[in-house]
Formats: sequence, C-alpha cells, structure tokens
Amino acid sequence: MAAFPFRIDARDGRARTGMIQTPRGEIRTPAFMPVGTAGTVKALTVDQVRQAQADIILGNTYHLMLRPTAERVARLGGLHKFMRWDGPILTDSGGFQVMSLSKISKVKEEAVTFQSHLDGSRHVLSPERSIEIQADLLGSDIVMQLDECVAWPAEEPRAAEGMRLSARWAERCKAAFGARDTQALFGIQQGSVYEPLRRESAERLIEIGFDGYAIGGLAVGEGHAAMCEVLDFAPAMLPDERPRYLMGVGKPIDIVEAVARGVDMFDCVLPTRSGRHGQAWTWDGPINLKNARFAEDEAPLDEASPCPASSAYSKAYLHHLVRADEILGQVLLSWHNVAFFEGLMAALRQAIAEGRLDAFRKDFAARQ
Ligand SMILES: CNc1nc2cc3c(=O)[nH]c(N)nc3c(CCN)c2[nH]1
Repeated sequence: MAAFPFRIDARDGRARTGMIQTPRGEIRTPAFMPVGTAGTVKALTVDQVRQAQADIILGNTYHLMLRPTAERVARLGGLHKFMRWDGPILTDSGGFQVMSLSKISKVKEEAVTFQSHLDGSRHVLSPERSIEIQADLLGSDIVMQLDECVAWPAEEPRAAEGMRLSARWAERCKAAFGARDTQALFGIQQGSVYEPLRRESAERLIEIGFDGYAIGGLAVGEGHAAMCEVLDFAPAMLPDERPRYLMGVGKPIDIVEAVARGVDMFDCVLPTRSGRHGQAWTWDGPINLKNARFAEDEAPLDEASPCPASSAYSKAYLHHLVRADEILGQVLLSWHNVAFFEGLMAALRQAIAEGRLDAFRKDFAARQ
C-alpha cells in the first residue's frame, strides 16, 4: 500500500494547504475532484477538464462494472488510457451507488447483491471484488474501500450496524489490496451524526491503517448546519498527517466551511449537473442563464477567469444556447462551473497560505 507523500505547506486554524504526490501527478490541496462517473466528466473533454485546473477526477466502480464492464476497460488498457486522462484518478467503491441507483439490492456480510438499473441484470459486489475492479481492472490511483452509507436520518443502532459492517469490510479491503506500492487505499469513516460512532469508526480505521481517510455518510440530506456540526468533531478524529476526503460535497459554501474544519479533498456532481440545467456558479452565488434578465447581457460570467467558457462568451449568448437547448450551452456552463469550483479551491489554498481564511469565509458567505 502506498502512502503517497502528503506535504502540508501551511495551516490556518484547522485548515491545511499542501500537495499530494502521486505517480501520475501532483494534487494541490484543498482539492476538488470533478466527477467522471462513466469514464467522462459529462459534456467535457479531458483537455477542458485539465484547462479548468482539475488535478484529479473521480470514476465510479458501479457504473463502469455495468457498462462497458471493468474487464473490457482492462482489455482496452485501463481507465486512464480508455478516457485519455493522464492525471490521478480516484474511484469510488460502488456501495453508495448501488444503494442510490439500483432497483433491488441486498446488503449481506459477504457482499452487496443488486440488479442493474440499466437492464435488471444481477450483480455481486464484495469488498474483494470492488478492490479487484478498482485496482486491477480500472487501474485507479486512489482506491476507496467498499462501505455501507446508511440512509439519513438513522437511529444510533442502525448507524452503528452500518459503521461496524464498513469497518469489517475495511479490513477485507486492506487484505485484498495487499502491498501495492503505486496505488493508494483510503478507508471511509461512517457513524452518521453520532460522535461516539464516528470515534469508534476512526479508531478502527487507524488500527487497520490507510493511506488516506474519507468521511462518508454525509451530504445525504442532513443539510448544511447538521453536516457542519459533524465536521466540528469528525475530521479531527482522523490522522493529521494523512489526506481527509469528504465524500460527495458539495455546494461552494459547504466546501468553504469543511476546509475550515480540516478537510483536504472533495468531489461533487454539482458543477457539471447544474451546468447541464442552465445554472452557473459565481462569486455572488448561483444564477440561471435561462432567466430573461440575461437576454441582452453582453458581459461574460467572469472576465477575470482564464477559462474561455467564463470569460469569452456573453451571458446573452449563453442565455440563447440554454433557451434553445443547444448542446454547447451544457458544455460551456459545465466547463465554467468546473473552472469556478477549481478557482474556489485555488482561492482557499491562497487564503490558508496567507493566514486569512476567516476573512475569506466571512466575505464568501456574505456574497453567496
Ligand atoms: C452527494 N452526497 C454524497 N454522500 C456520499 C457518501 C458516500 C459514502 O458514505 N461512501 C461512499 N463510498 N461514497 C459516498 C458518496 C459518493 C461520492 N462520490 C456520497 N455522495
């Protein structure tokens, strides 16, 4: 197991900024990972994703094992070659997607069994199979353990049951992963909103030993305030010297507040999904280009941005594309949004390096 070097260059309160060194390139932290679920960051070429300043993207075991199958991706040279992304890729392990997407699924000690949401075919995903898919077949750089993300709200006994199953699966994933030294394996903390469960989960993961530690079980409907309450104690339970990844987060304000509480890595479909529906994220909050007020607005979304989608096209043109349901509208807004999220991460890294994160947080919250 390779504990990729993680250099922390500066701290501001509980926030950290630094860099994770991987065989396929550096990851500047705090980092945002655009989601490339089925081998594509939807509507964008890998060159546009790179130009938007993303260092790492996320792939999904669940989707790729169903289509085109992990074996086919392997026969075609692995996920990096298949999709032409030459930077680091983190893959999620599939359990969360089974619960949120597949029609029928059963969670047992041995494995999760489920029916494909595409054609109803039956599949089995065990901790060992998830590791094989991610590490051997897709060729992921950062592999996630298979876990059970319990639906919210969960009573404490149910949350404890899911957290303990995830801890047992963590053990099996570590054993299946073995001594690979060019790939990393991350554990996932569970325990819902309960501090004692979050602590037990963290202690069990640290006992097993991982290259990085994710905070799972959040951004599942609890809302910003409840998520921040958990983040007031959960990240600090995880090793200070390893990367901490908050899964599925989130809106810009969620990211800002989680960075301030010690989180280093994020992923969310929001920039691309909202872009496909006409929404653009800006420093003054989200806007929807469908709105008539943009019909003759000649200004770009952000003229200071290095991303052409943000600085070279008028809002009037984007309004037209969205109203006409033109594919280019989805492309340009997805591209702008990913660039905006990466610009937010760059601003956070700089604020931490200069010791002015609190001022940044106040200004940002006031403008959203
Ligand atoms: C959108 N909200 C959200 N919450 C998550 C929790 C987990 C979680 O608890 N475990 C895993 N494996 N993935 C999660 C994901 C998927 C991240 N791409 C989540 N997404």
